[in-house]
Amino acid sequence: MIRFENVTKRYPDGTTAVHELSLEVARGELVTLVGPSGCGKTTTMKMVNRLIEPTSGRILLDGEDISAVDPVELRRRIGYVIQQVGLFPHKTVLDNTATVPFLLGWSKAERRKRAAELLEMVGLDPGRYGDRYPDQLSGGQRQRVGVARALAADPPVLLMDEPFGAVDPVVREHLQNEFLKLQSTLHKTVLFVTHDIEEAVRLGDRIAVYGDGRIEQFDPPAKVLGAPATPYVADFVGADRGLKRLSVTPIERGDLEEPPVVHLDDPIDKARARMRSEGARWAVVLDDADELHGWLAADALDGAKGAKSASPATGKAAGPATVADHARRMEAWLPLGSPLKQAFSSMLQHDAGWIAVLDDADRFVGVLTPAGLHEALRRSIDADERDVRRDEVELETIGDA
Ligand SMILES: Nc1ncnc2c1ncn2[C@@H]1O[C@H](COP(=O)(O)OP(=O)(O)OP(=O)(O)O)[C@@H](O)[C@H]1O
Repeated sequence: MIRFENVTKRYPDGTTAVHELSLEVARGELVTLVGPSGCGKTTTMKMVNRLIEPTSGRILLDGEDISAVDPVELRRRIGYVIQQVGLFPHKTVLDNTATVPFLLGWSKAERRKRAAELLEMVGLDPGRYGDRYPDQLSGGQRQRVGVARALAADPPVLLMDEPFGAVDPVVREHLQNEFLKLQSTLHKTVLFVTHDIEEAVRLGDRIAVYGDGRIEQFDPPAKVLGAPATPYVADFVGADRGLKRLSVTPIERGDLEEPPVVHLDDPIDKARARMRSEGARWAVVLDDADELHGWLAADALDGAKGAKSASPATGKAAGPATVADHARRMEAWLPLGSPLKQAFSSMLQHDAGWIAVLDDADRFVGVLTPAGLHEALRRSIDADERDVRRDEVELETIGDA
C-alpha cells in the first residue's frame, strides 16, 4: 500500500536524513517507526504526503508514484495526526473535525453529521463537546479530535507522528488502547512514528527500528524484542530490558535484609538498646501474634522517657513506655515470590525505602531494600549468563564426540 523504493533525503546543508530506504507497509497494516531523536522518522513520514520531497528514489501509494500526484489531492487520501494537533483555535470541535469535508465541499448538514459520528467514534460526546473550542478541552481530548479530524474523509492511509507524545502516560495508554480498538474495525494503513519502544511494541503489527537514516530491523514486535537483528537494536530495545526483567524475577529469601525486630509491647529502652547494638536506624515492629505491625524509627525515641507519666487521676505510675507508643504502621508488604516489579512499585507507591516480605503463613521474613532489589536483578542476569554457558558447553561436547 505504501512502498518506499531506495528513497534518500539529503537536506541542502548536506544532512542525509534518510538513506536508501526500502520499506513496504501492507494494506491495513500498522507499522511503527521507532528510533532516537533525529534518526529520520519524521522526514520519512513527511515524504509520504509530500510535505518533503525525496532527493532520490520513489514512493508508491497503492501502486501509484506519488511524485505524479497533485499534493493537495494526495493529502485528501492521507489522514495526518501530529503531536501538536494543530486544531484551529477559533473553530469549534465540530468544525475542526469537519475541516476536510468542508474543503471537499460537503453540505453543512453532511459535515456536521459526519463530524458528530467521528467524535462519537473517538469517545467524545458530540452533544457535550461539539460546540466547545479547543482550549476548553484537555490534552487527551484534543488528541482525540486530532484523530477524528484525520479520519473525516475516510482516507485509506493514516500518518501519525508521535500523536500521543504530549499527554501523560496514563492518558497515553488510554488513547493507545482506544486507537487499537478503532484500528481493529477501520483497518487503515498506518505509519506511526514514535521514539518510545513500548508504544512501538504495543501498537505495531511490525516495527521498523531506525538508526541514523537507515532501518536496522523491520519485524513484528516479538521478533524485535526476542531476536534483535543488530547490536544497535539490542541496545535500543535493551533500554527497558531491566524493567522487563523486574516483571519476571521473584523475590527470594537471599535478597532480604534482616533489620532488628521488636514487639509492640517491648519497653522502649529495650528497643533502643537493640537498635543501638545493631547500629540500625529503625526496627521492624511485630504484634503479639508475631504479625507485621509496622516500624519504629530510632529518631522517634530521641528524648522519649522510659516510663510513662503518672496518671493525674490515680497518681499511680503508668508503667514503662512501650514500642506501641512510637511505632508507625507499615502498609508496604509483599509475599515471598512476588515479582520485583511489584516490590519496586510498592516502594514508590508508599514512598518507602524498604518493604516487608512475608512467607506463606504471613510470617515476617525480612525486608527488601533498593540495594537488595539491585542484587536480585544481578542474580537473574548471572543466571541467564550461566544458562548461555551451559548451552555452549553442550554444543562443544557434541562437537567433540
Ligand atoms: N529542514 C532541514 N534541514 C536540514 N536538516 C534537517 C531538516 N529537517 C530535519 N533535518 C535533520 O535531519 C535529521 C532527521 O530529522 P527528523 O526530523 O526526520 O528526525 P526524527 O527521527 O523525526 O527526530 P525527532 O524524533 O527528534 O522528531 C536530523 O539530523 C535533523 O537535524
